[in-house]
Amino acid sequence: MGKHAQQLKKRKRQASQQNGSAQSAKKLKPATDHFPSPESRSASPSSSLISPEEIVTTVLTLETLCENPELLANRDMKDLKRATFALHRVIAEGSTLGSSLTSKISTALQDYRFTDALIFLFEMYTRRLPPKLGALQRWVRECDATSSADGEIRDPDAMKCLDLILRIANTTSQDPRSIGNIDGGSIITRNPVWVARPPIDGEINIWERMQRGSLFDAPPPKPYPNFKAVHHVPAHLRRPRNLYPSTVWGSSPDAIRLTPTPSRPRSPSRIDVPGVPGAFMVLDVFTPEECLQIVQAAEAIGLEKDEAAEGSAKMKTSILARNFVWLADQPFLDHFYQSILPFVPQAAPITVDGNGGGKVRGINARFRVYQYTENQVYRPHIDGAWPAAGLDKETGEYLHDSSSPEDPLWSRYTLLVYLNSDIPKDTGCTTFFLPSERVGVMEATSVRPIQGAVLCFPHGDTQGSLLHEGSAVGADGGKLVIRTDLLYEAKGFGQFRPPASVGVAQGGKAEEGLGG
Ligand SMILES: O=C(O)CCC(=O)C(=O)O
Ligand SMILES: [Fe+2]
Repeated sequence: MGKHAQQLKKRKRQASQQNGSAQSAKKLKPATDHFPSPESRSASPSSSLISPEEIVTTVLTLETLCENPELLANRDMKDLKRATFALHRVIAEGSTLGSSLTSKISTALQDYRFTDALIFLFEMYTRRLPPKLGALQRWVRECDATSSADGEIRDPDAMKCLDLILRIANTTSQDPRSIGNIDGGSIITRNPVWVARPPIDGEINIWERMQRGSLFDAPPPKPYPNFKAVHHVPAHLRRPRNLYPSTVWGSSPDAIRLTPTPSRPRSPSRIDVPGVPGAFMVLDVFTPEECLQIVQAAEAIGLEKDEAAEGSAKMKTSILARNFVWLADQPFLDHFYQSILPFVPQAAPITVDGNGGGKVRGINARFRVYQYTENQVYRPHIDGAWPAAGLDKETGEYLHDSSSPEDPLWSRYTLLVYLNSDIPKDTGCTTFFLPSERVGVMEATSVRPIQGAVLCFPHGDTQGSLLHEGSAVGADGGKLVIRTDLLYEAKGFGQFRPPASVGVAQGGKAEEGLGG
């Protein structure tokens, strides 16, 4: 018998003697059984929930794991790791400290009391209390820290809050001893706009064609071929409420003709965004002709407006981009997925609480095509995770989550497909915000859209998911982009289901039809 097994026996014996109950010693449950028997619960003098034997077993199990950490790699340890993480959090929070701080921060931000919010945020930061994704997304929204096309910062205090929120989200990688003063001075340092490659021959100036009225060679047929409405939500039924309805348009194979190989001169290649951990671009996924066809379909069928009807989402709303929600057909999805598959993470990252690790499985068919015009912004936000949308195989009904309960899929990465790059210089970028070396100062890295390229970055989890904005588009400009998600197996790792609060991530963009 091993050292720990002997110790375990001895301590159990002691515990049951202390307890004065020979009876309960016989009823000891194995360490793997999470639920104590009612008898052993009531037998405990110290707690009505946990018996001394259970405490002993738990302590020994944890000690054994500390001495043999390689055992933690075993899949069987998943629940235990998750429970241990939760316990660690509760201990660190000192019972309800974390949750009360969370609500204080939320209220202060809602009331625009940024100085108060900074004090609470600072406390959360120094105590290394990690917030939940939903809280993080709400706070970022409340900060409303949009900068304008010329880079001017609207509210410096909101920016300082945002900086601390980012640091809190990264608590595991931060050393609280390095905290300096939150003083004045510059709040954002901007890196030069990152351009994966200069413009190449053959790009199609889609925005220019739209402005000139020459997007189509001939008037588009009505109804537009190979697309049909598969889901419609009237404005008053949208949550959060919206002033406009939302329709999902399903495509049939060949709706977007894939350009034959000879006119696809380059094969896709990956390039990492410097200074933005986890973000990378895959170039040449779609040809300019394919991008054009997508915009033609969206424009012919009609991009819908999007405006929140109520609540703080309305008060702080950006001018929201018009959008076309497209449920892509399988051949198109397959082509997209095969093009990026060699470059994307093959497994979802495993987080400290044991979530993740599932295999990459596909692309969310629910594409959100956005059109931004002059000065339109998608305010700084953190994207939530989404399930795999699709049609019910038997009834044809649109399903927000179409994967089977036995094989659930959830997203872990955002995919942004840039459909045009004729955007006024250095505007309309996707801009990432990261904590810099100095507290109170964020580092902004803007990525210039490149036609046919796909930007990919982690989302949906507080560790590693990136704060970003769709930056303002310059004078007379326009940007067209598709947002969708990369899906991973979620079985056995908990579903990456965002908390209910995530549904208000961005004006109206985060609900049934749109992003966030
Ligand atoms: O348009 C962009 O550059 C960003 C869009 C975005 O962040 C989103 O759709 O979630
Ligand atoms: Fe986003």
